[in-house]
Amino acid sequence: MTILDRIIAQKEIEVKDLKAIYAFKQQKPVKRRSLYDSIQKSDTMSVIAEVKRASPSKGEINQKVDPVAQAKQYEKAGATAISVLTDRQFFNGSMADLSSVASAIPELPLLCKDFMIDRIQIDTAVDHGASIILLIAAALKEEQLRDLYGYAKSLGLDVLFEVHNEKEAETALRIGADIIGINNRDLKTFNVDLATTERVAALIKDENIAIVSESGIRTREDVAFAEGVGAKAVLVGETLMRSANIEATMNDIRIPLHKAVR
Ligand SMILES: O=P(O)(O)OC[C@@H](O)[C@@H](O)c1c[nH]c2ccccc12
Repeated sequence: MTILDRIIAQKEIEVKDLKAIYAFKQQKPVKRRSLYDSIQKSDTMSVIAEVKRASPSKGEINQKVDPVAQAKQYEKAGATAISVLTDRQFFNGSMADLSSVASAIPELPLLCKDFMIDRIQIDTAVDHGASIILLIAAALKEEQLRDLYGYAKSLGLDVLFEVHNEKEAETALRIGADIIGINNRDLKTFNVDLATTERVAALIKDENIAIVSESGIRTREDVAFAEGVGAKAVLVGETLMRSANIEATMNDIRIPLHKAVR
């Protein structure tokens, strides 16, 4: 059983519980800035800055972090969007973290970073202030991905559609995803390789699709590499969570875009 299998098994239990206890509140309209527009209009690398206390691959990263203080620093340093890990079991996050960040930061696009397998989790994310959800191609069948994608879009959400290989990228293209995240980390082995972005981005030729390079971004060189192969945005967690100077780290990441020929 891979770690992804274990996480999805846990999500099935959580969804069952949610269905029993979750009192659906009135759906709030999503009124944050659009992630898609922000990425597509920017002349510099867009940064989705992540609040992540711990992870199955790294263990403890920054256990004592105050998510609101961290997110405010991200905003001040020029983040395009904030991502909050909400999974409790494997990442030590919570929906409460998402809510408090949502109240403190009213405008930036806000990603509920979790493993979505059911519409009720999307409702919960919206209730807690998210404007973006993640769909992980490796976790679901194409019909489920299509259903959840359509549902999220119907609520006015942005969807970060995460892929790790060519086959998953083809699924993303068939579904019509406009923001494709290429995860450099294999969620089954934890292996990280930035060349994943290069390989998979080569298949995504449409300039109207925003490509996000995810995971393992540490240095300005890493960002330059991702930019050179077509990424207009990066999703960065650990490097920012460990940074002693978030403003300097963000300035390193926010490089100009060159309109790479792909
Ligand atoms: O901390 P990193 O290596 O900068 O990675 C951030 C982000 O890409 C990573 O947290 C992530 C990408 N896809 C995911 C899916 C689930 C949980 C976590 C993730």
